[in-house]
Amino acid sequence: MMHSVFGREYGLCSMNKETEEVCELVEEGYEVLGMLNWSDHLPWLGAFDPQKIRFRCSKIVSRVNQFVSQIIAEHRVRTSENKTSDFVDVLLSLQGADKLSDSDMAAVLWEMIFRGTDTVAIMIEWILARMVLHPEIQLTVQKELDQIVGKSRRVRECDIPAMTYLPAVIKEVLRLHPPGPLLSWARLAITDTIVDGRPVPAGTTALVNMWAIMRDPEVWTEPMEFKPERFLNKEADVEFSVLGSDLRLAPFGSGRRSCPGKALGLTTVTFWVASLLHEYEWKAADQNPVDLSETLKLSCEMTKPLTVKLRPRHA
Ligand code: HEM
Repeated sequence: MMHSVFGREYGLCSMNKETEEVCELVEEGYEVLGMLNWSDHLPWLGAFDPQKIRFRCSKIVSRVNQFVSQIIAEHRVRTSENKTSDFVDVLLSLQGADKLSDSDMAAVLWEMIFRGTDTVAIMIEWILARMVLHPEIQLTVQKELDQIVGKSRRVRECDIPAMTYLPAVIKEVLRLHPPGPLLSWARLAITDTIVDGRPVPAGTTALVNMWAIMRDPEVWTEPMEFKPERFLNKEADVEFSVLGSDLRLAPFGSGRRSCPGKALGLTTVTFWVASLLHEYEWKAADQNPVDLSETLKLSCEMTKPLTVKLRPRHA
């Protein structure tokens, strides 16, 4: 994701000053945004900032602006040499009414990093956990990959459109383990309105519990069963789009504020999972069976991180 957005790779094995800074910014950001802010519930506390959340946020904002501005400045020089390879280049190439100020550009870029990295990583972890728990499903995915990709080369992005079973597996994981189970956490009614026959006055904060909808027995048959087959039939595929047109399965939200990174997120997850399953057989680690317990932080994570045993599939 860092490569798509900034054109940079940050290897945790080769720490340098820039990698350390990005790690600190992301860690601090996740911690602060993931905290229960008392002032959200008792607005009169806001002025006192008792948990120092506003104070910490303002410190991160100036560090983020400095960090991202440096990257934009470096790209500006490259762009004048006509190289367009990442999202910074795309934003810099906008002209006329679409042109963004530097501070708007920094905000967009950081939002992409912030919203697009942990969701993708967590999603991949949930999919692999399910593959370890359901070896017969893992094998079916691998058979599909071998048919499309063969055994002598690696998966390429252009292989993805030919796959049918892996997308069904990914949909089923998004249904049972959505990284954003409450979508954007809170929505504010800006006018008096009626939802499902119930009056909702202006100023009401509402949460959409997509997690519950996607496990609702009135909507899904055997909702707790992991059954990718439910998405396999051609008609069902059209019916159950995950992109927001079907409110039974909207893990990226729906409407104007739905996830703008859904296509990039889905493609990235599909490509990496396809590559990892094509290259390796995934099995439970002897001492650490897969545990599907969830912990809701900024995203919904596995409480016990996945530990596995890998066996290369090709010599
Ligand atoms: C599997 C990966 C991902 C999942 C499951 C996911 C899920 C979500 C969800 C549920 C929302 C809230 C939507 C709503 O409230 O209706 C959201 C918002 C957002 N996502 Fe994603 N996302 C993913 C990947 C990405 C990527 C790759 C990017 C960017 C590179 C991204 C950028 C954003 C942004 C900027 C928002 C806020 C939109 C707004 O407030 O208007 N996401 N995402």
